Amino acid sequence: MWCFQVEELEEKLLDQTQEVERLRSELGATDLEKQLELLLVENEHLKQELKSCRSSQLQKLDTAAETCSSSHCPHRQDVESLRREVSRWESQARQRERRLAELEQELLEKSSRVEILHLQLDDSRRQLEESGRRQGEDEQELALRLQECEEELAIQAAEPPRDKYATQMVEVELADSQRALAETQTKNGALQEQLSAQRQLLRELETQLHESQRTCAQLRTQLLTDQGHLCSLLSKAFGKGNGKGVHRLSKLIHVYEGEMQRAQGQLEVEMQNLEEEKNRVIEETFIRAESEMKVVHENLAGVRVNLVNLQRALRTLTCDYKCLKRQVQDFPFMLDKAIAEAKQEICRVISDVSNTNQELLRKYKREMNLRKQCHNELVRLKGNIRVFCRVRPVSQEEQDSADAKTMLSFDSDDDAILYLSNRGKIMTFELDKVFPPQASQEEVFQEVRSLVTSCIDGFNVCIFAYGQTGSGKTYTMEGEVDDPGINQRALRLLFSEVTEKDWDYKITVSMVEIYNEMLRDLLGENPTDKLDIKLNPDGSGQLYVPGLKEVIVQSPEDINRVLELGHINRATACTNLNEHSSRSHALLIITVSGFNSTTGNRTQGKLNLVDLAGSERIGKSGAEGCRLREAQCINKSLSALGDVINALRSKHSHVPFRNSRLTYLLQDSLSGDSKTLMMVQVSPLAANMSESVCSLKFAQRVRCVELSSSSSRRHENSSTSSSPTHDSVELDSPPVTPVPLPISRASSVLVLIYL
Ligand SMILES: Nc1ncnc2c1ncn2[C@@H]1O[C@H](COP(=O)(O)OP(=O)(O)OP(=O)(O)O)[C@@H](O)[C@H]1O
Repeated sequence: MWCFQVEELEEKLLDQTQEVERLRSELGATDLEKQLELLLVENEHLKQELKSCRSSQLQKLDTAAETCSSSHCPHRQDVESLRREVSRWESQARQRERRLAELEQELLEKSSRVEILHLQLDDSRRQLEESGRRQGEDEQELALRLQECEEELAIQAAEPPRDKYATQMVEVELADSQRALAETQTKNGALQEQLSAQRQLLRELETQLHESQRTCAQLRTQLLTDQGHLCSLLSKAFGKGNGKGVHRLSKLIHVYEGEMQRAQGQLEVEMQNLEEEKNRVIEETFIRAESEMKVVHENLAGVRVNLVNLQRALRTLTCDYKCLKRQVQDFPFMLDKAIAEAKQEICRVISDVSNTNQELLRKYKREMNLRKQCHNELVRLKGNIRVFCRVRPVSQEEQDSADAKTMLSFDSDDDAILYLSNRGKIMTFELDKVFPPQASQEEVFQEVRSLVTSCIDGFNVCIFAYGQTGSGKTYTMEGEVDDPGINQRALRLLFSEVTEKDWDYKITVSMVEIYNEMLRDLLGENPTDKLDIKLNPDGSGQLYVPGLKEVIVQSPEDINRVLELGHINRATACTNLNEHSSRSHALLIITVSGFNSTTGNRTQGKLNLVDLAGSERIGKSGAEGCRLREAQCINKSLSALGDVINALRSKHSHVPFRNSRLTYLLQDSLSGDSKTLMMVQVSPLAANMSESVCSLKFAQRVRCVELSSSSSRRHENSSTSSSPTHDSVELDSPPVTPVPLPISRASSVLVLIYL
C-alpha cells in the first residue's frame, strides 16, 4: 500500500512539474514584454507623427486663410469650407486621439496586469518548487519510514508476536503520514487552480493585446487617408488658377517654415545650453562630492591608521601591564630581599664607619697633641714675653687743639717698626708688632688669640696694657659696647674653643682691683672689703686669695652680666670713675679647668687681663696727701712689675714678686711656662712725646732682652716650677735694684731701670 501511494505521489509531482514547464514556455514572459514594448513605442511614434502633421497642416491652413482674407479672393469660400472640413477633421482627430490615449492607458493597465501575473506566476512557480521540494522531503521521509516499518514488520514476522505496542506505533505513524499526504494533495490542487486561473487571465490579455494592435493599425490607416484627403483639398483649393496667390502662399509657407526652423534652432540651442549647464552643475557637484569623498576617505584612512596604531599600542600596553602585574606580584619578595641586603650593607657600612671613626679619633687625638705642641713651640719661638705697641688715634677734640700734630710715623714694609720725631731727631723703635691708629679691635685681638687659647692647654697667661693716662689702655682691654676689647673677645673665644671631645671644661671669672696696694673683689658682696693674698694651706706652694669670688660663666650672656657687675662695683666705690680707673689696676682673672673623662687627665690655665694704672700721672700731678699716696702706690707696683719682668728676662734666680700686690697676685702667671704680653699704649700727640719715648724705650728693651735669651729660657722653662717660691731662692746674679725716683718722674724711672 505504501509503495503504491508513493508511486502515485511521484506521478502527480511529475505531472505538475511538466504542466508548470509548459505554462512557462507558453506564457513566454520575455516575448510578451517585448511585444508590449514595441506596441508602446509604435503608439508613441504614431502620436508624434500625427501631432506634427496636424500642427503643420493647421499652420499652412491659417496662412492660406490670412492670404485669402480679402473679400476679393475667389478661393475664399473654398478656404472657408476647407477650414470647416479641417476643424471637423480636427475634432475627429481629437476623438481618435482620446481613444488612442484610452487605448494606451488600457494597454498600460494590461501590461501592468501582465506584470502582476508574471510576478504571481513566479510566486506560483516558487511555491510549486517549494511544494515539490517539500514533497521530495516528505517522500524521502516516508520512504525512510516505510523502510523502517518494513524492517520492523520483517522482524515482527520473524519473531512471534509478543507486543501489540509496536504495531500500534507503526499504525499511528502511518496515519500521520497519510494526513501529511492529504495535506500535500490539497495544496497541490489549490496550486493547480491558481495556475489555470492565471492561464485564463493570460489568454484574455493576449486577446486584448491583439485588439490594441488592430486598433493601432486602423488608426494609422485612417491617418494616412486623412493626410491624402487634406492634400487633395489643398490642391483643389489652390490648383485651379491664380498661380500668383499660390506662389505667394507657398512663399509664405516657406518663410514660416524658415522661421519655425530658426525658432526650433534657437530652442535647440537653448535646450543644448540648458543641457550643458545641467551637465556642468552635475559635473561640479560630482567633482565637489568627489573631493569631499576624497577628504572623507583620507580621514577614514587616518582613522584607520590611528586605529591600527592604537591597537598596536593597546597590545604593547597590555603586554606592559602583564609585565607590571608580574613585577607587582614579585615585588614583596624582591622588597624583602632588597631590605635584607640593604640591612646587611648598612651594618657593614656602619662597622666600616665606626672603624674609620675610631681611626680618625685616634688620629685626631694625635693631631691635637701635635697642635698643642706646635702651638706651644710657636709661642715659645715668638718668646714667652712679647711686646706690642698700639698708637691710639687723635680724637676730635684734640684735632682742633694746637699740639694735635703727631710726631709718630710707621714703616709701610715692616709692621714692627715705629718712628718718632723728637726734637729734630728721628728715633726708631723695633717691637714685636706695632698697631697704627686705624687698627681695629678685631685686628688687635687676632694677634693675641693664640695666647688666649694657650690657657685651654693649661698655660698661664698675662696680658698687660701699659701706658700713660689717656693712651687707650682701657679701650684696648675693655673696649666699647658695640666694639668690645680683648677681655670680652677672649672670653667668647674660650667658649667657642672648649668643645673638644672627651673634655669637660669649666670657665670661672674673678674681677679684682688694686688701689693703693689694696686688693678689692669687684664681684664680691662687699667690693670695699680688703682682700689678702696667702699661701695655700694644702702645701702645694700655690697662692690664693681667701674670699675672692669666682663666677662660673657658661654663655656670652653670663660674660656680659659679670663684666657689667664688675664695672658697676668699680664705679660705686669712687666719685669719679675716670680718675679712679687711671689710678688703679683692674684685673680680670679667667680660669679654665679641663677634665678628660676618658683619660682622667686634668688641666688648669689662667688668663690674667690687666688694665694697669696710668704710668705718668704721678710726675705731672705734683700731688700731695692722698694723691701722693696713690702716686707712690702706682709707682711701687709698676716698679715691681718692671723688676719682675726684668728678673724673669734676665733669668735671675730671685724674682721679686712680693714687692707689690700686683706682682704677688700674678706670681704664678708670670713665672715658669707662663706667657706674658705687654701692650704698650702710645698717644700720638706731640705734647705726650716724652712719655711716649719713655714707654717705647722700655718696650724695646724688654723685647731685645727677651729674644737674646730665648734658647736658655727654653731649658730653664722646662725645669722651672709653675709656682716657685722665689723669695727663698738665692740670687744667681746681682738683682737690679729699683732706684728711688721722684714721684713726678715715675715713668722715667721705669726707663732708667731697664736701660
Ligand atoms: N684705638 C682707639 N681708637 C679710638 N679711640 C681710642 C682708642 N684708644 C683710645 N681711645 C680713646 O681715647 C680716650 C682715652 O682712652 P682710655 O680711657 O682707654 O685711656 P687709658 O689709657 O685707659 O686712660 P686711664 O689711664 O686714664 O684709664 C677714650 O676716649 C678712648 O675712647
